[in-house]
Amino acid sequence: MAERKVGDICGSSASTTSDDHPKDTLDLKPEDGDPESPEAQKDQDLKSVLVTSVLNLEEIDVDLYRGTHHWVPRTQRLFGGQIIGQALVAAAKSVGDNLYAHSLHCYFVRAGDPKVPVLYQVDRIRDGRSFTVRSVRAIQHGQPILICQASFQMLQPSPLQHQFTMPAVPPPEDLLTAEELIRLYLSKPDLAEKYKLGLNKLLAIEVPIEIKPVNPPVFYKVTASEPKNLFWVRARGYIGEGNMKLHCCVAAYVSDFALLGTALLPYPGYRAQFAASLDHAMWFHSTFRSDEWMLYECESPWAGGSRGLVQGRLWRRDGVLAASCSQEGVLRVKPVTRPSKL
Ligand SMILES: CCCCCC(=O)SCCNC(=O)CCNC(=O)[C@H](O)C(C)(C)COP(=O)(O)OP(=O)(O)OC[C@H]1O[C@@H](n2cnc3c(N)ncnc32)[C@H](O)[C@@H]1OP(=O)(O)O
Repeated sequence: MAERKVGDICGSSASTTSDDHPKDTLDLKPEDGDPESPEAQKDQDLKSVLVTSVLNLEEIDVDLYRGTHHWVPRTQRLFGGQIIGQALVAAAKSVGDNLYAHSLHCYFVRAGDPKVPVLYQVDRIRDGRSFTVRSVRAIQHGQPILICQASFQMLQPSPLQHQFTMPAVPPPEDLLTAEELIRLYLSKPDLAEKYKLGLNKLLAIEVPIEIKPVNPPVFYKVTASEPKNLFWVRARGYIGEGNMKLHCCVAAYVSDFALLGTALLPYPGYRAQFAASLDHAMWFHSTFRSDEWMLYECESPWAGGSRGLVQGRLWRRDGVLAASCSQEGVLRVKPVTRPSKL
């Protein structure tokens, strides 16, 4: 598959400036303009696998694309965030540079099969004066696994602007990554053998996202907590200024990671026997860089009927609210059996 520049993956480009109104720029060019330079090659080597692989769809025909997989959860169901991100890439392909993704709504209707690629069939629902809507079916074995609607809007500034205040948390520089935390636990001399296997399996997972929990979990210590969680997150590797639509696709991928688990936090006496996202909705509020640290604030306002509702807010480091998401998932649990103390 030919290596593509960041700018053309979503078919348009807009700089991800820190102000609220991205300016149209040409497709991404290596900083010094010489694609063979050591700096450009370094960027190419460090470019996020999300850009070079996961979100780099192959065009099969008009409005028909094919996506491949990079990381698959232990459930061996395709990661929901991958399917959402790839669907948004497909939707954006036929949307002009002057339009920006502002929302998407998806249903996961069948489990994704990691053994075969995913086809994305795009339906150009409407190209309005200010808003453009695309509908995408992610298809495997001739059946939809995801149905997604995405909407794009021209920039239309307004005097109506407000947002919540970003939670006050330590900066990412003061926190450890998930991998560093696992290595720290593995270094404990009194760690039971049975825990080492699980932790080493976690270390082996090549998730293309870096995560720094604000309140690091104490592995294998079961305490109930409020259904709220905070992480610093960013795509692994370099994405660069480039294309705001691409950063939205990466944020869609990131938004589904570790979100549903928020609903399980108050129930340490139970573990998920069957858990899967049923739907996912996302709203994009301002420009941001998905390859820079962003604070992911997760909470679950409700759970019941074998389902959990979880909501997330992605904050830029400067306190600007970048994106919001909501998701309901099926949560079938069973009591955790612990070895008797006797
Ligand atoms: C790491 C981050 C992960 C983040 C979350 C994700 O990405 S999850 C990935 C994205 N989301 C998805 O893949 C969900 C896609 N949608 C679906 O798969 C389907 O719509 C659905 C399973 C939710 C609902 O379909 P159905 O109504 O036909 O299925 P149903 O609910 O009856 O059964 C589904 C599975 O649950 C099991 N099941 C049924 N009742 C159960 C119960 N009381 N206790 C335990 N398990 C039960 C069944 O055996 C079956 O397992 P078997 O299926 O083994 O027979």
